[in-house]
Amino acid sequence: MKSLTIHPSANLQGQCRLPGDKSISHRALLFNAIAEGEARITNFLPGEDCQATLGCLRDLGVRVEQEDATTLIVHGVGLRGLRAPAAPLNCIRSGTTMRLLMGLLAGQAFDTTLTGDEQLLRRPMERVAAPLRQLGARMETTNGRAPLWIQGGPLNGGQVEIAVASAQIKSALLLAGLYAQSAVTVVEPGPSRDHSERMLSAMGASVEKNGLRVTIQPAARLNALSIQIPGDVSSAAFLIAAAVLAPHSQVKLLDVGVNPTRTGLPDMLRNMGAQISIEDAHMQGGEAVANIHVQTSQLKAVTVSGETVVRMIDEFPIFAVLATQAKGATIVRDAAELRVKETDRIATTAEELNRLGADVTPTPDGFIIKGPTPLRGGEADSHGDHRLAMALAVAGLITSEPLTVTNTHCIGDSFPGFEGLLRGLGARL
Ligand SMILES: O=C(O)C1=C[C@@H](OP(=O)(O)O)[C@@H](O)[C@H](O)C1
Ligand SMILES: C=C(OP(=O)(O)O)C(=O)O
Repeated sequence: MKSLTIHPSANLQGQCRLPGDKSISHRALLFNAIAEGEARITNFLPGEDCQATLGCLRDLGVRVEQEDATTLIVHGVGLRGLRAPAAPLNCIRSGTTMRLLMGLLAGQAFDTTLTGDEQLLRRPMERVAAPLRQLGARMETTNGRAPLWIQGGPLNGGQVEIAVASAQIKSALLLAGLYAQSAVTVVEPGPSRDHSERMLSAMGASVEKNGLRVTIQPAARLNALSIQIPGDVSSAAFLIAAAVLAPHSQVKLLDVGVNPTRTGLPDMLRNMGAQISIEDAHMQGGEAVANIHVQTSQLKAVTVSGETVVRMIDEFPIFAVLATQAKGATIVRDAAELRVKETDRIATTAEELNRLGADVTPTPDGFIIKGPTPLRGGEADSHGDHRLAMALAVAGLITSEPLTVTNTHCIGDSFPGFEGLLRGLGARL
């Protein structure tokens, strides 16, 4: 079992580029796989989650050449060109892979079985299966979870209202909509990340957005789209937090994706008093990209609720670490979704931070964190959750003694190179 020991650090300095955005990397692969033509994807995230998507697409007969770890050439097979896989598709630990594939495979002329690691087999899949069935999809889950069986076939159009603001559910329905007999409209309870809408439009699909409703028309084809993937703002969050917390630090992160559906963490940090600025914003391949400049800051408590939660849904383990150092009681609510991620992130984050001396009270839909509290070192466990592993590693920069985070292999699911980048800024690990 891999582990990582972090020593208290100060004076983080320098600039760096982040690996490619995970959500956009998955989509660039999946959508180009069913497009016409050849697409070159650069700054592709070579993390385990995106490798899961790549593996599944290869099993579906898509040819993808790898020039190097982060440069891929996808040879699109067209909307009807996927072929039946010889065995169940393995989505490993990637919820995005499984859920987007459910939508894509519902409309194919063959059947598929989707499975994954034990961690993924615990996560809810009826939330995708049930809305897809409203379009006429035929699929069965195992008590609401994977393994799941998809009997491909014709799909109807129509309007589907989804119960949670989730880009994964929305994207599955949009992919199914490409294959439906008439338009599919998805109505969300709140705005989730919109990378699918942007990329499908750029590839020639008709996607119309009207508030919380998005309508896609059945497509005859998608055009291949070469794309440079922006740096992942969810990975940047760990380096931002490191610079805010470690004394005398000043860091610049280059070419980070700053799509407004994703920037809840920097926005909240600014409300907490952090010195953080977003500079040189420009559009790149339909997504906003910018440099993020951040320095050591004193923080005050805030309340996070509603739409902001969705805009920083993957950032709560690291946000909780930041909140332990903020003056006052930080309250997170409306975040029950955290309970069905790689781990129950409300429970695991509270457990591990409290072990280090923090004052975190879990609630059904969030936490209350009182600060500032000194953190002690020793040992903390990731529970196999990449976001928690990295959050704890950053906490180790300010613990009184060195901190060993156990079970850190999972960091590679979303942020290969995390340790090297942190070390490059001067952290001692
Ligand atoms: O669509 C995506 O790429 C993702 C959406 C989010 O999940 P939900 O949409 O289910 O909240 C997020 O937690 C996940 O890391 C990636
Ligand atoms: C929840 C996450 O990913 P997924 O749902 O794709 O497993 C994540 O990366 O934090």
